[in-house]
Amino acid sequence: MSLPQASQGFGNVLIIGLGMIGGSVAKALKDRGLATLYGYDRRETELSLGISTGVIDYSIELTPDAIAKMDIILLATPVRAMEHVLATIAPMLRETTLVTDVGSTKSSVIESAKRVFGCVPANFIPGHPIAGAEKSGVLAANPNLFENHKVIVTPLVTSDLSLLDRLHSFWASIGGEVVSMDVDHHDLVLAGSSHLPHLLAYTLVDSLANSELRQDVFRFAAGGFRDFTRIASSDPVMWRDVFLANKDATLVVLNEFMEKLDQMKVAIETSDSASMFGVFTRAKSARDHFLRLLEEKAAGNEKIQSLSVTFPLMSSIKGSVSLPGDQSLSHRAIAMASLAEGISLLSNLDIGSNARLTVQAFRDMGVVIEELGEGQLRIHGVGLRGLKAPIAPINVGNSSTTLYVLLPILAGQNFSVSLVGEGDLLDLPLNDVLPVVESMGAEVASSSTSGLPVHIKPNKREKLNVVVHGSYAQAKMSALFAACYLANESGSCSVDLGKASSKRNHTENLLLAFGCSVQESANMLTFPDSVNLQSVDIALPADVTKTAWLILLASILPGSRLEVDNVLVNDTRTGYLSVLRRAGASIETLSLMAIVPENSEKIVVQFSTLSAFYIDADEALLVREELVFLCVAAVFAKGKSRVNGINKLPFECEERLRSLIDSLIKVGVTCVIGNDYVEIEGGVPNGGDLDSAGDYLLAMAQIALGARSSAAIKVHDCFGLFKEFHEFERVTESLGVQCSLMQ
Ligand SMILES: NC(=O)c1ccc[n+]([C@@H]2O[C@H](COP(=O)([O-])OP(=O)(O)OC[C@H]3O[C@@H](n4cnc5c(N)ncnc54)[C@H](O)[C@@H]3O)[C@@H](O)[C@H]2O)c1
Ligand SMILES: O=C(O)C(=O)CC1(C(=O)O)C=CC(O)C=C1
Repeated sequence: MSLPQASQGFGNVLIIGLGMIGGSVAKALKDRGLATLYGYDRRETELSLGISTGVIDYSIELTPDAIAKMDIILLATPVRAMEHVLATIAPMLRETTLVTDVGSTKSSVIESAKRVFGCVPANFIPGHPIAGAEKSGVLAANPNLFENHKVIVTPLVTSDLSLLDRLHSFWASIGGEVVSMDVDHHDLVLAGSSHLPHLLAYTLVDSLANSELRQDVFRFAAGGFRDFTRIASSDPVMWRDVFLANKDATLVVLNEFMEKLDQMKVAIETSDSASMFGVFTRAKSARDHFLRLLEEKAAGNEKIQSLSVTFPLMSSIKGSVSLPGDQSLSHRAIAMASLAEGISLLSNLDIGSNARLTVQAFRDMGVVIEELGEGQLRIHGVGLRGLKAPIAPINVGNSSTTLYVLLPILAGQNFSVSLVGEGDLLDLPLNDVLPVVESMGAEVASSSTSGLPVHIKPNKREKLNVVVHGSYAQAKMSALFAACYLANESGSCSVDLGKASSKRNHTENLLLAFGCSVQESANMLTFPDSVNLQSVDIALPADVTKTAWLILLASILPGSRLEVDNVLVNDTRTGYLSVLRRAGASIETLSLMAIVPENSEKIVVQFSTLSAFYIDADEALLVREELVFLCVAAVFAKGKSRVNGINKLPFECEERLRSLIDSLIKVGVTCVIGNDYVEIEGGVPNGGDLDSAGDYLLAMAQIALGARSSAAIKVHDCFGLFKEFHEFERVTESLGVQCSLMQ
């Protein structure tokens, strides 16, 4: 964050109300040398303490001379005192002085300004730092209070734009992250996030303090009581003012809360363990999720964004590893267990950021999902049509798999629902999945050209067939979920695979594990007459691409001996194993485990000298994600390897491959790329700097390239790697490799 230069400082700043927040702002500015600080408070003691502790430079009276020379005036009194303060300074104020405040409520402050000035003056722009403490008074001033905290500003259309810009720099210069918000929205959001918790803490402490049990309650109170009631030590004047000023919004959230509290009371009276469990598991996960976000923020996202990785040259890979499950299987398994009858136990899931969105979506629709340990969930299924309407739109974030899982399932419920998303997902056209949802009879309304956000209104329609649109595995999966619902309505259902080039059958295998057997013949999948998913107890095999990367490393690094426990056995997903074996890799099966939903093998991989290999267009499509790893294998193989049909790959796979070829050329590997083929000559790459641009598979391929180059290869922009392969450091270290990570 760049601080304003001394010449761009804020000049004379007056704080009216030199308590904890006013003092913190003053000290933050003063410590950074950004302003001359003046203070005014109705309590003389706060002012003299402010001077003696160096929080302000001067204490002043609110006289015309003093007010006229101020560049910024900050109101930091309790909110109901602000009207009186505004009325006092109004006749003395210059139009060029920025007046702002820190009050916890905003419409009341705006109403006060209107009453004093007749309208809100252009130079009065309200604000609210979302940071604080239960302490009050200037002695509690903390100059770092606003670092990495949001500051909400609520400008009006009439606000002076250059003063608004100044207000942004003002907060940014002391560490705040400024966001603008509509006034009413501010008051409603803060009523929920700040005002209601204070009301509960005060009321709980008061009620216990007046009960007959009070002595023992306080004597035996421990962490839970302390955590919940810290904020009941906050300043009573400030909070009385907040509830008087934000009455309407507080009543809205309080009424909703009291309804929920009544439901909890009934759950306790009737020993309704399912309801209690539902609330507790949902609340725990929501809070855990929230804390993770805060921690990520504290760790500094920009740092992760710019992380670069270097693999130590010629280190061998030694040891045994059991990798977390496949991401795409994890999403599907979470969905099927939620829709099954009974309680399922799912192990070795990859509950990374994306699958967590799928978990959250089902929780939002009433499914109880317990997190038992790393990668393990116990899911209390509600049946195919047993979901409940969520109270707000479902947010699928940037997870396309979550979206493609949910769309057909929502079309099969008896309530309408909206789906919203973020990032790149907002640009995804959805033209391969919306026809499936429509063929289920649902009405789909989208505000943009067939992308998110969408609103789905289910309707019953007798329809026998679903057609898979497009070539991706996700589109096929959506059609299979749709068929589960249509089979029940129409007595049977077929899925016409159309031109689907995805031969992957992991959704069918998983459905079979949940008791739904799908028959395949002549490009058609036929579903049973009625579908009821049954709960299961299953462990997922390891993620395919992560496994493939470790097998590649062990194959190219002399001295390696790697055992991998749970390698998926499925011809439609593990073509990379056949290619590597063809090239002469030493990959032996130690044992085969017949497990649901997919079989898996324990394998051992050792270094061997690889020879050039050929991959035809069909096989290239089969190994499309691992293709970049196989191209790295080709670099370390004797002779010229060739891959055909690269122009028939899905767009992002072709793009990734082309980026890798650019990298190979950059580090001196001889290769030729045409419209539909690539040829790679075996050799030793040079060292250098490569950029993965956040693509985790490209990063993994580039890192492997640097494992046997003549000098170190540093791979930049590895944020995608750490997002998708969050166990990267743990796994490589456990196999004896200390990659160096740098900013
Ligand atoms: N405490 C928090 O965590 C927090 C966080 C964000 C915003 N706020 C807001 O900041 C403001 C100040 O809160 P605080 O926690 O610093 O309280 P505080 O009690 O520490 O400070 C308030 C100061 O205002 C002075 N004051 C009261 N009436 C006055 C008047 N008419 N003229 C001049 N001075 C007067 C008091 O003497 C006191 O020194 C409030 O509006 C509050 O809603 C508080
Ligand atoms: O951390 C605390 O003690 C606070 O009460 C801070 C808190 C909050 O509720 O989050 C209090 C009031 C505000 O207006 C903003 C922040």
